[in-house]
Amino acid sequence: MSGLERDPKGRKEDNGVGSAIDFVLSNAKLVLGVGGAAMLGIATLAVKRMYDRAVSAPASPAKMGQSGKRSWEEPSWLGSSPRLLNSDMKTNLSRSLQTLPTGNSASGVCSVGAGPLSLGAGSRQRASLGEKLRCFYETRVRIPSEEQSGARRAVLQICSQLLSSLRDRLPDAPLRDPYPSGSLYDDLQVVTADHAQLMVPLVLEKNLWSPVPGEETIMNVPGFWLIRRENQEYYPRGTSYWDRCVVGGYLSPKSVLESFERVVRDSINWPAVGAALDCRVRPVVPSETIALEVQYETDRRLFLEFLPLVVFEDRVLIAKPHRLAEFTNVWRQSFREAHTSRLQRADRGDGGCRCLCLKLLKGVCKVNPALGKLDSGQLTAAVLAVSTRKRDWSPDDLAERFLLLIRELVGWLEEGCLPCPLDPKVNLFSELTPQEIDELGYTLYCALSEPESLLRT
Ligand SMILES: Nc1ncnc2c1ncn2[C@@H]1O[C@H](COP(=O)(O)OP(=O)(O)O)[C@@H](O)[C@H]1O
Repeated sequence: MSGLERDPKGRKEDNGVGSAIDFVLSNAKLVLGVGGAAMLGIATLAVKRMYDRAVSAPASPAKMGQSGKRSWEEPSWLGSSPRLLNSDMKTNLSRSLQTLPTGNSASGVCSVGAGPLSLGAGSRQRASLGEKLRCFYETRVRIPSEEQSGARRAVLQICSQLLSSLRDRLPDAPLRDPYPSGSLYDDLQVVTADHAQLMVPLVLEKNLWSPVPGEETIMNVPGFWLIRRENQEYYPRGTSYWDRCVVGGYLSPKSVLESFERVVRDSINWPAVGAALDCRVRPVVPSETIALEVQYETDRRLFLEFLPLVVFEDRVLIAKPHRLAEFTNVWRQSFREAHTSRLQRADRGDGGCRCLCLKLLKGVCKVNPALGKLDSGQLTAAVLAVSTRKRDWSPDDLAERFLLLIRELVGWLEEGCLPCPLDPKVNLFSELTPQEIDELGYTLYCALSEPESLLRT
């Protein structure tokens, strides 16, 4: 690398190669396109780590202290990347490094809202990031309470309509009372109040059904379950109402969804219902699950997802398909309620900012298309995992915790594995493709040197 070779001490100030690499990472997208840039980004982590080790050699901490830089970019968090630079990438990278400007890199300047400003000491950086995060929260993430209550009202109206239709059309179906659920009801929805779930619990006879963990099946999918029909010799097919949804000896979530779909999509006159409720309702087609789009004000609409579920002991299994088509007929274990209530309890205990951090991350992922593949289940698990290690979540530490979370997420993405806090054998990244993981890792890695970039939308 030319920057390193030119330096007689073999080491440069932080505005040298480290920033140069940040600069390459930030600009690679323009040159290589998203896919190429993601590959380059992750591959470059190895180079970056070598450089980080060089600058954090004994002489450097003092320099770092003076300049205030790198305080939120310690090298130790970077694990060893299994991905290697191929020769094309090496050429691209070294060419890019040779043509870099030598002064301050893009990472030395931040400019959200009021024009660019030079970064000072680490604490000042964090203080100003804290302010920007709060401003982003107020202006983009937080949903006004009247918008939330309007959406909840619309959900309730549609739900009560849906319930009476279900009772009419499927009078024998053993169901518990359906209930609305989701972030709209936990004050964890962000940006717009635009979706909710209607949970529909099936009642299964205890001696006729048993859950089989996904890792004990040929599919080997921890976090997913099969529901096996038992005792057919004593209780032949047809004994249970849900036998009609059995495929190959197992209760099929797909078949359960299809039987509700016929009611929800085909036998309810939604235009008439909409007219009576002064809104517009239409089933969403095509859709993997059953969903209704409800326009309840001229400029407000929401999606209502119809989600059958089964409870075994305290385990909730939902009929939300695995992303990979080959895993049909598996029920997804829902960690949502358990994870969410843990976070909320921890915040109530110490007045912490865990849920605020979660909402900020959710907001950032919702407004940045490159991060759209990170869902709230993964983000909630991330906050929970960090929360069990870090005790102090005082609101004054918001920026520090937010950065730590991004750093940890980069680490998990680099490993391709985010263990579920309640069941570590479940990898919450298992449904992402390697390319999606690379792109997410790349985007968050770039954000480490310029976190404000995530808030510029
Ligand atoms: N118990 C549950 N209640 C509601 N949604 C659940 C539940 N378990 C899993 N989900 C799924 O979690 C997804 C995320 O929903 P939600 O918590 O509302 O977060 P977000 O605001 O990010 O959408 C939903 O699409 C839903 O399918």
